Amino acid sequence: MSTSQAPALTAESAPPVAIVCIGMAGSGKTTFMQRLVSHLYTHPDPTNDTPSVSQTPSATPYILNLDPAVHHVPFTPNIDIRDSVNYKEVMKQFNLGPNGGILTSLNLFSTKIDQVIALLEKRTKPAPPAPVPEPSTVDFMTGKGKAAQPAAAQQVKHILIDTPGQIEVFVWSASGEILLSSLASTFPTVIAYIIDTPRTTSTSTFMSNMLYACSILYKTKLPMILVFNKTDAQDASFAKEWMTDFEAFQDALRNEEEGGGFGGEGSAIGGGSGYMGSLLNSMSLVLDEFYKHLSVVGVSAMTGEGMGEFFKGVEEKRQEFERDYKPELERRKQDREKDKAANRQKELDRLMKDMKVGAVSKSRNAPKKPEPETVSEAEDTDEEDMQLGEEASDDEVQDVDSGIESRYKQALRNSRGDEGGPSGEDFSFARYMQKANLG
Ligand SMILES: Nc1nc2c(ncn2[C@@H]2O[C@H](COP(=O)(O)OP(=O)(O)OP(=O)(O)O)[C@@H](O)[C@H]2O)c(=O)[nH]1
Repeated sequence: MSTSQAPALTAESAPPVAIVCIGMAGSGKTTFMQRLVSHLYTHPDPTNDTPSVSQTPSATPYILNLDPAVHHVPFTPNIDIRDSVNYKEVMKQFNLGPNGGILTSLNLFSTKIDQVIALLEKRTKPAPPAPVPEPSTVDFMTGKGKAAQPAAAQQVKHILIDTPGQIEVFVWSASGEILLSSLASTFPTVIAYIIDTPRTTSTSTFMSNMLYACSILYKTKLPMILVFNKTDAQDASFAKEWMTDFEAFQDALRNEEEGGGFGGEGSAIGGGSGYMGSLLNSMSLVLDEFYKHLSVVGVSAMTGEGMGEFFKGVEEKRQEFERDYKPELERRKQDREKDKAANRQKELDRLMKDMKVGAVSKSRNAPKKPEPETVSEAEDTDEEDMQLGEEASDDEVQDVDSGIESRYKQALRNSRGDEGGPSGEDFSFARYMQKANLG
């Protein structure tokens, strides 16, 4: 093997990057996903817009669909939430509306996240070196035996994830957090926030979208690319300019104010209000810092324009993830472990205190001591109490033990739901898990 191939091998062994597509309903997530898939199949170097002549992809993407309510996906997902959870059945069984149905389906799916991650790890492992062609040992009479080894599978370099259009259901739910954090603790993960450019041309809709993106960035704590989609219908240069030049945004604001066009397409909300203008002005100043953390690209999922630039952004964010986010994730993980240990210690301390209380309560029958009048008297009294605890007789210790035992029994009853246990919702969830054989 020539030395010039060595760096390529290092790149081959790099873990795949997970691209999570998030965006409002109708922003073009599914069309964008479809474009990502076709771009990766036709471009050995996805950062280059020139398609391959040989039509041989350098790597095939691994696709996850996390939208349980989607009717039709124009690509074939490798893992589809709809295969594990029947959204309509969930709605019926739990008597839920569409958003509740999506949320519960995501909850059910997130209980299986460990299996999903294990499968992803298995499927995205670097491809083994090309095998030495083996002769076929199949018995052609019986059809049994070992067939000749096929060529090594293409290595997966991208994991593409489609999410429901109900952003808040995904981003702000516990299951969304579980799914994203499990993914990010295994693979470099990048959020692609898809924006409907033709619907973002007014300063107020633009600002609403930016605030939404900002909240997602701070909630997920993952690197983000702003994808201004549908550039075939509306060029995205105005948005890029507003994000880099504060005065350009102010000019647009002034123009809208003078023309009475606040509130976006056909909206009468806030038209010409001075309060709106000054709010948007201040917001754009506040968001200046947020803009610095983003990559911004204009694409057309319909025509494929801008996809090379998008993948350059992905590479940039992947490196940022490794450099800035991964250490932070590791730190948070360690903190959680520390918290767990500290909580265990707290529990132990509480248990010890409980034992002491039990012993002291036993000694309540002893003659009552006079109330301490000075601090030193109080300290002396505490010491005496502690000694009393230490010197508890066998009978007293037995009493303490039975106190703890009864507390354990009480806690066990609670956890079984005999008394003040989980809510009816928890029960129906557990019942559903049993019925659907998911538990
Ligand atoms: N002109 C144009 N239309 C687009 C583009 N991308 C998507 N669309 C259209 O936008 C509409 C919504 O696209 P979808 O891909 O279904 O959007 P989505 O975000 O997945 O929608 P939900 O599944 O409801 O969340 C469809 O009519 C698409 O044809 C684009 O790049 N250019």
